[in-house]
Amino acid sequence: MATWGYGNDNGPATWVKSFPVAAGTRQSPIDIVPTAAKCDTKLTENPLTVNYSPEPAMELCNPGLSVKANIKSKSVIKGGPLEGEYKLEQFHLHWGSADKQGSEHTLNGKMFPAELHLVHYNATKYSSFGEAVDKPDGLAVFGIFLKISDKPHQGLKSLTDVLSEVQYKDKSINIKQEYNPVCLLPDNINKYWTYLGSLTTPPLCESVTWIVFEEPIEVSEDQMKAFRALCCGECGSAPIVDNYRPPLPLGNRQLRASFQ
Ligand SMILES: NS(=O)(=O)c1c2ccccc2cc2ccccc12
Ligand SMILES: [Zn+2]
Repeated sequence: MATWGYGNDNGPATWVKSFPVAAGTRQSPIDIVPTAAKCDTKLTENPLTVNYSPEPAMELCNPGLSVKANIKSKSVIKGGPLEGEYKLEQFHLHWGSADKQGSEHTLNGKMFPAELHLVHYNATKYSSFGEAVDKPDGLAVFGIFLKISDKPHQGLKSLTDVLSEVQYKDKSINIKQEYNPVCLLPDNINKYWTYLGSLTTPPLCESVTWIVFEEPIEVSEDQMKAFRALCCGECGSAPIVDNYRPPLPLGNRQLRASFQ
């Protein structure tokens, strides 16, 4: 397959041709059914802790199928379902062409307009992201749902205000003001679901401990419009929208909850 994407001829249903693991037993995303989750007190005995640092000149880029911020500073997480310390590598988003769709994980079958992913790698066990990316305990990704409100999200505003400067594929800029990604997290990070899954894009490595927060962050319609104005290629190319993989079966996996 030339290049994978989200269109009819190269979308999620076709990925298995080049990436057989797409038919694997620990694929992501999944539909989160809270009543099917097992509340695990071990998750709260060792609370999830986030120690993010300000990023001096954060690089924001358009790789063509999402918008991505690359992190250089030492921002780490540990605890909860994680053994060891995981270092923030990048964050990116998935969004819809309309508010009724866009997230990858769903909640009781409901899609949110968008989903933010903060990608971390196991820096205790592996010396780089590249080494960790295909290991069963290599990665941890925060999944944060976005919902529409009449107020813009201040933390995301530093990014949505400059998305026009990375409108086309392979464009990148540095955010002038220092930026601490902690501003992207919901207020309550003690309520989350966690399960063993995969990257949601090729190569779909089954290497991710997913941590999906119950509390969404709130963004404005104008901020959603800014994401939908990003282009897949150069001037005149199609907008980046509906860059989400639909949910896969949970199968024999246990979905755990950090709360009742
Ligand atoms: N959607 S995703 O978080 O699975 C994901 C990654 C996950 C782990 C490691 C690297 C990843 C790179 C991605 C690049 C673009 C979109 C999703 C990506
Ligand atoms: Zn993602």
